[in-house]
Amino acid sequence: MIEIRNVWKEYGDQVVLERVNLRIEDGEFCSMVGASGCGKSTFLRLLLGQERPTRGTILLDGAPLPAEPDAHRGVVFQRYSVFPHLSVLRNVLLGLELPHARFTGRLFGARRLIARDEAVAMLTRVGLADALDKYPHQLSGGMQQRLALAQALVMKPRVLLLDEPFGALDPGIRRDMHELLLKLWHETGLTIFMVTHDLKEGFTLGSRMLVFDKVRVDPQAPGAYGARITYNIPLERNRDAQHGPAAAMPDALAL
Ligand SMILES: Nc1ncnc2c1ncn2[C@@H]1O[C@H](COP(=O)(O)OP(=O)(O)OP(=O)(O)O)[C@@H](O)[C@H]1O
Repeated sequence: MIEIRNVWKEYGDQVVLERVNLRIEDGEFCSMVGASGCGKSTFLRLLLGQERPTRGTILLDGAPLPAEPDAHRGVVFQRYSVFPHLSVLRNVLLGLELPHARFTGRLFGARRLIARDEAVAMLTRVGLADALDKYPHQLSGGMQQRLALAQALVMKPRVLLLDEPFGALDPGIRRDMHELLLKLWHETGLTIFMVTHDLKEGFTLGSRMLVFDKVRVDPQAPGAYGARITYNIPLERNRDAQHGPAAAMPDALAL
């Protein structure tokens, strides 16, 4: 379980997030939406451990979040998550090898074979079994994002953080990626946090929708107030409802 208690994040005199409180059970899929620049990516970086809250606490299973990113939390960004100079297979193997072979970055013998099997199995799950020796520039955008997902998931993270992972993809490819992500989510029971600018994508995919918004705005001092989670909407019950929770959203929600 992830618990966020009264978290604030400030950069200099700019308040980006204020009074964020949240409790998320294992296995939830949280879609996060909000106006551009309101702090969604910052929130993901806090969950990743890449940034520390200015105030407040983030607890993972009751214990403070480790101060640095670790294998418990995988991350996929909109672009550039993969290493361009490594083959598809090496991109996925790297994460498995590095913790055991810090200096060479490579495993040998039986351990390497086991790691290779794991990497190939994961690449097969995301539909890249035929592209093991290709390099990222030889892949389509959708394939690159499949690779980025495989790279994150092979580490068996408990939490997957996705920052607009499908934002750069064509609609048809996006739909394929949605199906793949839902399949992987159901298979693994992962907890997922996904930032999206696409409200429909958020409602279709998530089990919960989190809306970030600034409640207070001072035109004289744009950085004085930060965003909060203004809506926290469970979606399971509502997903198939004809008008769904989207109908309840404020018109002013500019995404
Ligand atoms: N390292 C940093 N140093 C200073 N300011 C930062 C830093 N990171 C983010 N910010 C500021 O924090 C605010 C929130 O940025 P963030 O990228 O989290 O927003 P976002 O909601 O993800 O935006 P978008 O939807 O456009 O991706 C922005 O005003 C940004 O300039």
